[in-house]
Amino acid sequence: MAEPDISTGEKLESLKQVARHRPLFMASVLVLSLVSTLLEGIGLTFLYPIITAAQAEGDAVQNADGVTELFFQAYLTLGLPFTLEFLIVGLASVMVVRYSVSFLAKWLSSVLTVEYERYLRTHAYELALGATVSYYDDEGSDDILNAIITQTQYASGAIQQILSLVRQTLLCLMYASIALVIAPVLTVVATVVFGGLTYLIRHVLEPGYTVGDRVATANERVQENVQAGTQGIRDIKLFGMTDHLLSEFRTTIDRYTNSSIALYRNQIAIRSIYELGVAIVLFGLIYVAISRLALSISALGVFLFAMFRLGPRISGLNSMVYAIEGNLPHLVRTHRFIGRLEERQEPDGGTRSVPNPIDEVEFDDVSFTYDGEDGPVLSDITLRIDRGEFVGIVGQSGTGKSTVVSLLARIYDPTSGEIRANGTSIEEFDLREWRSNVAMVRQNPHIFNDTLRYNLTTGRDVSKGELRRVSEVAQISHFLDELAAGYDTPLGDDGVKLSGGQRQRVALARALLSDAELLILDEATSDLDSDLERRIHETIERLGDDRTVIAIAHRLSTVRTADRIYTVEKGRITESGSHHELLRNDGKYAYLHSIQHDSGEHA
Ligand SMILES: Nc1ncnc2c1ncn2[C@@H]1O[C@H](COP(=O)(O)OP(=O)(O)OP(=O)(O)O)[C@@H](O)[C@H]1O
Repeated sequence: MAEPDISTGEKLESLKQVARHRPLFMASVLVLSLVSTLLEGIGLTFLYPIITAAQAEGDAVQNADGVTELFFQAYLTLGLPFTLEFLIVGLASVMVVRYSVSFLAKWLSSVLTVEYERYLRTHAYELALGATVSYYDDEGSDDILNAIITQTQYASGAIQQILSLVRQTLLCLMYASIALVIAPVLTVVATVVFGGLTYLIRHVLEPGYTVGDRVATANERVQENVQAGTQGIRDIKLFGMTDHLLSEFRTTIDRYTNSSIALYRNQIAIRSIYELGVAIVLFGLIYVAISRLALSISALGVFLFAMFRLGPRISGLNSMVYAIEGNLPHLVRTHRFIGRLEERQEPDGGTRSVPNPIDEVEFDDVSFTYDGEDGPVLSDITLRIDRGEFVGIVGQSGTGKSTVVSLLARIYDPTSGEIRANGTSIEEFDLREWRSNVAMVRQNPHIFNDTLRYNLTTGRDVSKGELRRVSEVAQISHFLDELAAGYDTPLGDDGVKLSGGQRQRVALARALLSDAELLILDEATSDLDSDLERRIHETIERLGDDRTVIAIAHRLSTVRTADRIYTVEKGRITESGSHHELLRNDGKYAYLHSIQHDSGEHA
């Protein structure tokens, strides 16, 4: 999906969201960074007394300037001798604390980053699982996968870089402040030159944000292409789509590579231009400081030291900002993705408990239009199903049969009208509880990349006897012996090791294992031969009066024995009755029956 442009406000909002996630943690990182910066400053000013002491050859306090005097007082208070050796020990101690604190700050920053990545992934996945099916219809699962796996990684990269930027900025400010105290004019001149250089570079190079956005988009396309290639591999081979797919892949990965190279090149260019500028400015400043300013040796030493530490950091700062701009789109996109998911969460439903047993289900004047579609798919559907009945729904392809049962399972909710169970709208029931009462078997069920046992039980504890019973009903026992490890045989990616009919039988057994009162079979046995299908249906019908079965079928023999059959045409129910009544009626059902009969299909 094409992403709209990202505004500065949105970028700031994204950063605020990160800060708000773990405010105390974030504050600790900032405080530690500040402390380490102050300690670096104290370490730097140690140069004053050290140079003074070195020059004074043991008589450090003679000719002492203000800063050295301060150190002298501090040493006196602590009862330490004010000698060169003790000054160096003092400097070393400050540095030990400074780097320990800085280690802590960096460590916590990493923890914060990785933790935020985990939060983003878990939260997004949780929301994705709770999102409505219509969200998936709109978005496509490859975009969702990209957002949860790849985007979040870049997003956390941006956070890591921002925290590092904060640490570096604090250090730069500290060096600049010390330099400002020692040589205000020179520092102002240096700031103006560096500022000018930044302005120039910003206007010559394409903004990191734009390039980063291109990288993010290209990356999404690459992932989509790979997913299409791997998931649809059979059709891709059969329809000779490999070359086309590969050429598309090459184009997108070229775009990704070129944008990434541009991003890295610009980052390196910024660093190099800065390093050059900084080197020239530094030597100019040193020349002026030595030849024109009457600075003491110790002041000059500290000034030069500060400048040498400041120079590379300033150039690093700029390429860091550029890199952040490159990664920020991923953070914003991830937040947008989460926002969209939050808007499209399935309602929990009402608070009412589902009646036990469900004596009747009725559709009262139900119409339905898919999100973003113009016209209704279903219009004025009114039907009633009593407990224990076997009801068939037939009609030509695309007339809305699957949509009817999707509404019953609350995959979607009606646009108008009401579906009721025992007289209560099903929207008033707790959604999970309602769904646990509806077991649906689809024509192309999903088979998990796990064992047969897992695919049947979906991870629940089920007794051996129960497993054997449903396997008999769904005729799984017929092919169980052919599986190398019986119930513990892995079925492969989406059940690749099973035939179409075997997959359907696994899904059927899975549905039968649930205690659902309503069993919906949406072309659930279409891949089986008529004989096997008939035997399965006979067994299901014998299961007892407490299970209501709704079967959608193209092959009319599947619903021949149904208590009642509804014919759907262009989203409307046009007739209903038993097989014989509908044949006598000589309407659509009779017509469908006659063409299947003529073509030799069992009807
Ligand atoms: N998620 C969706 N978004 C938009 N339109 C959809 C969606 N699912 C189905 N449709 C449209 O709704 C109409 C009815 O589809 P439905 O699957 O209910 O028909 P069906 O009678 O079960 O068809 P078939 O017998 O081929 O399975 C079709 O025109 C289809 O294109």
